[in-house]
Amino acid sequence: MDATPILQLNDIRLGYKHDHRMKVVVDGYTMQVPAGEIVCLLGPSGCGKTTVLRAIAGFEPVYAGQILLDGQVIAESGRMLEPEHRRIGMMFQDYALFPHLTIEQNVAFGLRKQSQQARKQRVDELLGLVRLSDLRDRYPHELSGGQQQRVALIRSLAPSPKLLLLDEAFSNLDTEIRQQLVVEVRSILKHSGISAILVTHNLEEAEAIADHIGTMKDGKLQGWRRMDRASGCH
Ligand SMILES: Nc1ncnc2c1ncn2[C@@H]1O[C@H](COP(=O)(O)OP(=O)(O)OP(=O)(O)O)[C@@H](O)[C@H]1O
Repeated sequence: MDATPILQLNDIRLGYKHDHRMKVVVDGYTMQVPAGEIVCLLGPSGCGKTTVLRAIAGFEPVYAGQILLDGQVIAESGRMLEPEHRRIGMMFQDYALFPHLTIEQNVAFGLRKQSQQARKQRVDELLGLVRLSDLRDRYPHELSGGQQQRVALIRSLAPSPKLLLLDEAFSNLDTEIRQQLVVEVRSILKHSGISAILVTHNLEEAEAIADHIGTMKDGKLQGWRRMDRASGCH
């Protein structure tokens, strides 16, 4: 990985404190995400994948080492930048769309500070990207699982994050829809130049979406594989 990194994890330690005792989950963990590239963390249940993503998002503290986003330190021991100030988007397995808001309102949610016109333009563009413009006035329960996941994706992309985190984002979907959506998400991320980290236990999914696959075991990175993609496959 030799391009300029959008994200750097330098020798970080993560864990959980209970009753003043610390359970270390990840230690001496170092990785980089090159700008515009998609990295996948693959590994068995309990190896620490979600903990790493949660620390990058700002939901778990870093007990040693540093996390840098676009060259700026966003977390180190005793210091964390709030999640809402990190410009990191997130998309998780359970969609987490707001049930009482329409599709359009869900997508616009992170754009409240923008003018009405700018917001409308961005929402129109994103709905068009995933071909859901006709369903803008529906509520989440009126959409299929695959459609809901597309809405969750564009909602997380709406504020133009520097990095998108996807935690088992496709696990709830049928195989066929999952395969289609993975290809579509890769194309959207590449088209918008957004870097991403995806966590999964599914090798096929990792190979379909990632530029680099990191294999994790017991809180450690075992190694990296660069996917060889012919040009035009993006
Ligand atoms: N809030 C918590 N308190 C204590 N231990 C936790 C907590 N959350 C996770 N752990 C432990 O940390 C370890 C890593 O969990 P993590 O969820 O990061 O793994 P994972 O690789 O994402 O697993 P999965 O694929 O099942 O989601 C596990 O041993 C887990 O039991």
